[in-house]
Amino acid sequence: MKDLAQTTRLLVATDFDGVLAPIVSNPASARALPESVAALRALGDLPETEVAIITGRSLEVLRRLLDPPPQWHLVGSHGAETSDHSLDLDALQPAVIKLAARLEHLVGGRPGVAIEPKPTGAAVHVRNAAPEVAQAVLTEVREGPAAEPGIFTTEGKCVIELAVVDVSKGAAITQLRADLGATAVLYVGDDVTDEKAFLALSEGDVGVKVGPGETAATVRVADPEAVATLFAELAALRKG
Ligand SMILES: O=P(O)(O)OC[C@H]1O[C@H](O[C@H]2O[C@H](CO)[C@@H](O)[C@H](O)[C@H]2O)[C@H](O)[C@@H](O)[C@@H]1O
Repeated sequence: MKDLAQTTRLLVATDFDGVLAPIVSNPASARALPESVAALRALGDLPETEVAIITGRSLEVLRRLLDPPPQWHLVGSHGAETSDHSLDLDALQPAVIKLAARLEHLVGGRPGVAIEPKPTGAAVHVRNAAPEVAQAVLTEVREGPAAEPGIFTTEGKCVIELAVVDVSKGAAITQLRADLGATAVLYVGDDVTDEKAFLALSEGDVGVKVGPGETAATVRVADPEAVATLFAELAALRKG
């Protein structure tokens, strides 16, 4: 962490759900820990230090849940939307509408299952479904629309997300590093979707995995509270 703190131009990039915001059963109720937001603000106020949030959430939802300062770089929908430059999402809408209707027809209305619309597709949440319903829904989605050409699937914590574009958090990290001229990157993530971001890191960067599970990250912390501590320590080291 000391080497990272001393790099010439630092990019601090982090996932939202499960990292800044503890996991909750209703996605609309997720909120970032104030301690993490304060530490990220302190980092972002330091010279030659950039902050980025890279999330599966749409940018509209992220802004509503987090209210980030305007100087932070935001990447939403697993990389399809960014606050700096975006894909032409309007052109995708006919395919997105068709996909969302297909998912609604296939699994909509099952007890405990929620479909979250996204600018590039839709996420099917099974966290609040009985285990047998969750398993059946995931299988039907995997073997149905997810298997079709032109559909790109991301699986995460009790969620399967289908999109009409192929994007990843790894590509987002690479793009941000180049755009911002970062000499080192910190990336913090908790889910399988974050593994592509960890794999995009190189020598001198640091990947931090939050919670259990296999990972390509080199550092592990237990939970979002430990993430807040890590950000605060990094801010203090860099300021010093
Ligand atoms: O990339 P992230 O910022 O980690 O976003 C990934 C997905 O997070 C949300 O779902 C997850 O968090 C919910 C709230 O804690 C939880 O209820 C759900 O089971 C998790 O899968 C969000 O709703 C998705 O759109 C994001 O893609």
